[in-house]
Amino acid sequence: VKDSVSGKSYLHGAAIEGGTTTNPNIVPVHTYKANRMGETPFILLSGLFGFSGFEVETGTSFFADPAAVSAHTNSIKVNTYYQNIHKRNSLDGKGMPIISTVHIGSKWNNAAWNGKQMLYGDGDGILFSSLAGAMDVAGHEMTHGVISKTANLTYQGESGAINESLADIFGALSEMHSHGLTSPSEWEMGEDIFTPNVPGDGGLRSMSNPKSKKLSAAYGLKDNAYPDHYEDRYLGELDKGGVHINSSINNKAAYLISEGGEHHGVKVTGITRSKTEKIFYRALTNYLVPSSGFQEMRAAAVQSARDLYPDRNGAPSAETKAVMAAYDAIGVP
Ligand SMILES: CC(C)[C@H](Cc1cn(Cc2ccc(C(=O)O)cc2)nn1)C(=O)N[C@@H](CCCCN)C(=O)O
Ligand SMILES: [Zn+2]
Repeated sequence: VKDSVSGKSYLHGAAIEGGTTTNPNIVPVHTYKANRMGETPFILLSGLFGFSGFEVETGTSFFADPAAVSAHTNSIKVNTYYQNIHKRNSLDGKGMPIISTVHIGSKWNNAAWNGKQMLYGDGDGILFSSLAGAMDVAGHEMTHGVISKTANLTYQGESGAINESLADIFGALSEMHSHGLTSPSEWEMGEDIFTPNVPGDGGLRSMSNPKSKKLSAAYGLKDNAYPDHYEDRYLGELDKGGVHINSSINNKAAYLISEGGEHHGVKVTGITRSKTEKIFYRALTNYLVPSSGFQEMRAAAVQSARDLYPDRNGAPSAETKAVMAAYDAIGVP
């Protein structure tokens, strides 16, 4: 099957081989559900011995549906990232089934986590191509699942912005891990599927330079730029109190911690992606709680850095210093 989004071709086995896990007793079940009305879905249990259990439930052939192959393949890649890098077994840490449904709505320019599974729209072909085609989108939605099983950050206001930011952070970092790149465009959300006919305009949101993106019509503040400093945070009611708007402030901090840079007069020396992802994963799973906002995010990241990269003779490590400087730089002292 030729995947219309990535352009890659998959043989029957390809969409399943990715399901084998490094640890054979970790057996998440990836289920594919066609969202076509009226079709009589059948279950094809293709969990051959040695493969992790795959159930594909579809009214049409799974492998003749590029969106299904993409959603499946991207969920495997993100699940493998959580297993290999963070030793996490599926979204709940206990091997829960990972379910994606594609073709949601009609030309829906969005993707979402509905509290139980990932949902992908096909896009209208102008604003988005199939959203199942982007690994950072799968990573974003699956991280909402991880968050719901850990800090369970309340989805509004500041805690909602931290929820959204962590979804972008692990969406971007899981994609970069898979691509082996840290180019600035990889620090954007949805660059592979946003405006498919406009090359080089990156993604919907930028973590490296949030201000470079105009808030989309989706969040009701057309033409405003995404903020990159706490003083510029959105304080209104739209977007559940700016969860997608203010996430870019914390996204900028994560980018600075990893890649370094100078922001609002504060210099940050980057500590690389692999240390950054460990700090944020520890903060998410050990310190953050449903009500955590920006101040608590800073404290959790600083403490996680101290845990992982201890002070030396009373002085903070370079890793801890980078976290402190990055939060100073975005105006969260
Ligand atoms: C993951 C990411 C690619 C996706 C981006 C996204 C897409 N849209 C719809 C959208 C985007 C841009 C425009 C425009 O005219 O410019 C119009 C609509 N809004 N946000 C996104 O962020 N989706 C939300 C969906 C939330 C649904 C309600 N909880 C999320 O998962 O947090
Ligand atoms: Zn989200």
